[in-house]
Amino acid sequence: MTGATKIIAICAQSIGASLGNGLQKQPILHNISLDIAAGKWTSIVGPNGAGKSTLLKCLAGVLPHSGSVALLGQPLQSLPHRERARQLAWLGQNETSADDLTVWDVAMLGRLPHQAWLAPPSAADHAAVEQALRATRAWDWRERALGQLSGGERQRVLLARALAVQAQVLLMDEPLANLDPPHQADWLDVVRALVAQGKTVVSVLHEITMALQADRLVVMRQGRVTHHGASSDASTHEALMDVFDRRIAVHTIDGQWVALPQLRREMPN
Ligand SMILES: Nc1ncnc2c1ncn2[C@@H]1O[C@H](COP(=O)(O)OP(=O)(O)OP(=O)(O)O)[C@@H](O)[C@H]1O
Repeated sequence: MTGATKIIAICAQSIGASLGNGLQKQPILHNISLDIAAGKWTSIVGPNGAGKSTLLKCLAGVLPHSGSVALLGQPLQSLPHRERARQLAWLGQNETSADDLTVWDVAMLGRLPHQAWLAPPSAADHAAVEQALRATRAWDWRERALGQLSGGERQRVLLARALAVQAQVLLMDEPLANLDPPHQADWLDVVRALVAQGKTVVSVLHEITMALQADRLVVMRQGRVTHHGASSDASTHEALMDVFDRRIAVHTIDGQWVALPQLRREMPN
């Protein structure tokens, strides 16, 4: 056999999911099979309503679906909850958290899967929380209540909670929501550091230029994956422009891939 064997962090097979109630129930994901490479950053992109968040929830095991998901070689359903929570950290979209908790306590929630029932946090828990709050530049607010923070500040604390888990795999849905450009760049540094440590990151991103910094892109439209490939591949760029109906174009600027919106030539009257 030639070449290195690709290690798979998440293996999804024939995923289907429906949302809504009763007669309103609609099929959202259609027969998606996907291997997420370990030790890489994969971004899921596509137009609004394509099913990106729904797919991420299925990969995290937080939404009922047909088909199967394996995490690091083990079927997700067969993993005890604590074990799963140690191996897979989740940062959801528009998360509601207890606003009265301090920033420190919110980040400490990420350590719950490591703690014995009613046991106080260990030195390792304290160290992990401090490291996470410093990495997201939220350390200075550690005694403030979450409810006193702005949207972007809050998002950084929720990222710290996900980092504090010290999981092998991190799934993040719109992690850049509310972050200003310097803090988006900080997030990029955090992700690159995680990948350098061999961790796997999967993110749903609307900022296509940021998504193009990932190792791999999963491109979706109408509940299906239309393409999965290296973010530097011309075929990936084609797939990307295609799902956005050629309303974006991918260029290189200073050796970096960027996606720019294509403005309509005719102005509406
Ligand atoms: N609770 C729900 N009940 C019914 N339909 C839903 C529900 N949640 C989402 N949907 C529908 O499922 C489809 C996929 O939604 P999803 O949030 O996964 O898309 P997305 O690609 O993440 O979108 P966006 O880019 O707008 O965040 C959409 O058409 C949405 O309207």
